[in-house]
Amino acid sequence: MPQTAIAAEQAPTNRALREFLHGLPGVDDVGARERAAGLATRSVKTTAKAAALDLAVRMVDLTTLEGADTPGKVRALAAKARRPDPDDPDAPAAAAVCVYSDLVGVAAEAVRGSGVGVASVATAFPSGRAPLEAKLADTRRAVADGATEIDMVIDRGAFLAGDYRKVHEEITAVREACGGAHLKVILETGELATLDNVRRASWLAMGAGADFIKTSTGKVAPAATPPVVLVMLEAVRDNLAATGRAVGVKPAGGIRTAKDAIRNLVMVQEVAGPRWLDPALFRIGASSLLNDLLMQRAKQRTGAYAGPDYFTID
Ligand SMILES: O=C[C@H](O)COP(=O)(O)O
Repeated sequence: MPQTAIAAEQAPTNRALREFLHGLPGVDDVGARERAAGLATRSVKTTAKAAALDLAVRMVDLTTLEGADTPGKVRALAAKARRPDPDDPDAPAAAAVCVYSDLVGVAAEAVRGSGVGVASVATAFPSGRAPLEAKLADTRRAVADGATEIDMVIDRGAFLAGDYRKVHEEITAVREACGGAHLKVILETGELATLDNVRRASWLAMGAGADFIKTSTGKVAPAATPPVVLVMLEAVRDNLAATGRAVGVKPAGGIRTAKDAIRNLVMVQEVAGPRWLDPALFRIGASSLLNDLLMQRAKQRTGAYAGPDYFTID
């Protein structure tokens, strides 16, 4: 693994970026898939399972990203993030709500004083196809309206064409527009074709100043597959060794069951290490995972499933 990384402030040339990214060791595709599959067979039971479920709830970025979203839906989502299980005062809050930028003001008002963050997708989500000025305006507006976290998409067309400098420049510009808000950089791994590209995009985003690297928009399949998450966890682990900076990871898209969430936590523990078992460094972007986590929590407490109707619809 590299002893150095790309430095955001250096405005590197495309040639330097290409040399660095193509100099990264290639991903052993079969090995990554086998390791991810092996880790998925680990069983987590009893008290460890109870702790994992609570941790997973605290890591959820509770998401609604639909054209039909309304202020009412966002308020309901925020209420659920603040107090996921109204009958259990011990149930932890979710990490954040994640919404389109025009609904950030509604979300910020609804979570005020709770410690729940407001994440907003920005930069022409989900395609990323817009001029940089529009992307920066989108980001600034979301931050001004109260977003504490910005989830930007990279320009996959530029990345796949080898224009790494353009991708780097956009990320550093959005990073600046974020001000104090955290920046999550969505790689849209389902469009990157290879695990080598996932590794390269991870290092490119981290080098340009990402606070988190995120797998997917949730609009493209495949999304947060175990081998992809594994490769990204390796990247943040190795980036910490090379730079001293811990970057977070956010799988998103298609994570719907407590079993999926716990499998992700096992990978975090085994690949990146226990430091990442923290909402500050690991999030799960999901629209419908929280209910299954709550049902499994209730089952652990009471010995019986409450049934999906017991919890509000995500
Ligand atoms: O960032 C989160 C994703 O958009 C949610 O995807 P999902 O609806 O498959 O959970």
